[in-house]
Amino acid sequence: MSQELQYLTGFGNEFESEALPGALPIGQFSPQKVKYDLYAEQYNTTAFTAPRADNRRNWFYRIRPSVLQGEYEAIDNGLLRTAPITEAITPPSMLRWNPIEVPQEKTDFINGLVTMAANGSANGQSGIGIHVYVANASMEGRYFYNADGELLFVPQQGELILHTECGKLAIKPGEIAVIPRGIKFRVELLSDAVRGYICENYGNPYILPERGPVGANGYTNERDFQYPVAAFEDIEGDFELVAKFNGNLFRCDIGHSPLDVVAWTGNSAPYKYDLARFNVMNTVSFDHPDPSIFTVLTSPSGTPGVANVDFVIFPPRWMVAENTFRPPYYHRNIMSEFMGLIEGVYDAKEHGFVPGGMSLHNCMSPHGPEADVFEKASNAELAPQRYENTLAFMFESRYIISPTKYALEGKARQPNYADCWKGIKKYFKGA
Ligand SMILES: O=C(O)Cc1cc(O)ccc1O
Ligand SMILES: [Fe+2]
Repeated sequence: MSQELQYLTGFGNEFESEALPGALPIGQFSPQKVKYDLYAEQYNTTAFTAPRADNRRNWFYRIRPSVLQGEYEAIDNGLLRTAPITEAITPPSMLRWNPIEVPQEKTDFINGLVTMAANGSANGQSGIGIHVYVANASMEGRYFYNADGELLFVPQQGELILHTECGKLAIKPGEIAVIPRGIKFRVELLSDAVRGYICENYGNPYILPERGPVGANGYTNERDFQYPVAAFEDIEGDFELVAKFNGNLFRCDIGHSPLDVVAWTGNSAPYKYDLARFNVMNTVSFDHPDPSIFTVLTSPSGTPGVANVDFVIFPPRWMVAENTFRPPYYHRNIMSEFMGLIEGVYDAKEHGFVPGGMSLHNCMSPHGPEADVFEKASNAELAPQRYENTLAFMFESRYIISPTKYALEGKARQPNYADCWKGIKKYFKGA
């Protein structure tokens, strides 16, 4: 059951929220004394001097400042990896995986992180890490933050509450959430077992893509993004803070909950979005538009129009294209494409790409419909058709995506993936 939480709406607004009346200073950020004897702390996720339109920061008014924590010590990274991946050679092969199983033994969100692939360099603030989370227990007495990038959560099974410094977000399959770099949080499970995908974005924070000639509305509408209201934990105990920093996990003791922010203001807060709110645009005449038309969030690289990563979805929609091969076309792409499936069936792959599964088609590696799908789609009657109960997504990046050793050699890999194209026939008979 999901909890009814309150949210602020809009994308990247200068929000403000206080859990106690008057906790937010008026007209200044850093008064000599803050109401309720709180501490003021600034948190910057862009350089001080980033242009005003890109600049992101919050001011937190908290019970204790973040410096009040113990000494860090390195802990085991488990199956978590960070770019650059050097433990395995990246092949150009088309790759596919079965879902990662939720373990039987008690596993919380941190212990249940499995890295499938990564690209760029976390240290160089470019590229992404692609992880799966599988868990069956809430984080108890421990908190987490990630200095290497912002975290895009794509739940595939089960509901979560993300308790963050800015407040709470409830998410379930069909919704996504983004936690900015460095925000401290804990993950509470509302379901016995949860699974989902995470895109750890080492690069520029996500923004909404341009609409171009589509106009002032459509695709993602700003008003559909939801931000938490301030909520604080005033608790003391033998707690632990875990940090992912420069590719490694560290822990330190902390004697209180770091989610002790009574009020905050700023534009670098976590947010959630219901993918059903995506206002889908597509052809009403002919041909299959490029999947960029379904981009929900984009992290720009330095080059205009070339993304560090795009988060793209393939949602339920009407398909009406005339005289058209309707599934995704056969394709080779400079951009590298990592896909996952939240529910249902994806139109290019009716077999083997299952909810919770994944595929990777790297830079210039060919991909497209499996043999049976080609046969069906090239002979189908082209009546308007509703694509129902389907929700695939893609992390598409300018940098070659390197799978981890676990992804290449572990049991989730489907060794015979390329067989799905083996049945493709030669029809050409010459003139
Ligand atoms: O299925 C894929 O691999 C992704 C994809 C989708 C699409 O609609 C067009 C091209 C493409 O690569
Ligand atoms: Fe593609």
